[in-house]
Amino acid sequence: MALTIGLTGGIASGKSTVTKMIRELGIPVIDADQIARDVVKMGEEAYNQIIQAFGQEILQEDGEIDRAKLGAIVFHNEQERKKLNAIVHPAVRRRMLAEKEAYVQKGAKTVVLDIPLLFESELTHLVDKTIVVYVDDDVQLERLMKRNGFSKEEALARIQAQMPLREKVKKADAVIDNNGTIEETKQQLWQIFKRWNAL
Ligand SMILES: CC(C)(COP(=O)(O)OP(=O)(O)OC[C@H]1O[C@@H](n2cnc3c(N)ncnc32)[C@H](O)[C@@H]1O)[C@@H](O)C(=O)NCCC(=O)NCCS
Ligand SMILES: Nc1ncnc2c1ncn2[C@@H]1O[C@H](COP(=O)(O)OP(=O)(O)OP(=O)(O)O)[C@@H](O)[C@H]1O
Repeated sequence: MALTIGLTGGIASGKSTVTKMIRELGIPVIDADQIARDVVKMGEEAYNQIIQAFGQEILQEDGEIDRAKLGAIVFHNEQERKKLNAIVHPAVRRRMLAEKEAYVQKGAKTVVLDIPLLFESELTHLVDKTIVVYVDDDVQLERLMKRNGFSKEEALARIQAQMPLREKVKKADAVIDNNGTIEETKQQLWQIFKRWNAL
């Protein structure tokens, strides 16, 4: 039986940083954000549904979805966000499960699902264990503004579209504190994986 681990956290809390470390250990990671990008490309079913729901104005000149434009809509309006989620999430879930099954078939001992909205979308039944990558509020805001070039207002809108990180910490089987150095984060990850016999 393969061990399936759900990795989550807040926006810019360090999930991608941790998944890079996990891949370096030779453990496969399925990235929900990447799949969410793939399922809305031109020609996909969700692409057509998004145009029907949000109109042609959210397209770029090349016909692909303008993510910045769509983001500006959905991160400032919960109703619009729910509409987008209802289109994108079922497709993401299907593809994630298929990818996980393929890794299990190939004999993977551990598979990690990196799902930013693991708790918000109530997807914990898909995994055996959960890890939350945690940072303090001020560190999260600072890293998000720096990485994406967002204003404070834009960054806070995104942070507030998610369950507070502190609540996610309460729900997690294990927590990685990513306020410190990359090396300190790596040590915590190793300890958790050793404890769960995931390596
Ligand atoms: C709104 C979109 C177009 C903005 O795209 P953009 O390239 O700017 O951001 P990206 O997709 O890289 O997401 C960055 C982070 O935003 C957060 N986020 C994304 N979507 C949501 C959402 N619906 N609710 C809350 N947080 C979200 C996540 O922490 C994610 O890691 C895009 O995020 C999207 O299509 N979202 C809906 C699908 C979704 O929920 N994806 C997240 C995991 S399945
Ligand atoms: N321990 C750390 N020390 C300093 N900077 C860090 C640390 N961990 C992550 N960062 C930086 O913080 C930013 C956010 O990290 P990362 O991209 O891994 O977050 P994420 O949770 O994957 O974000 P998203 O939810 O948007 O996908 C990045 O610019 C990253 O380089």
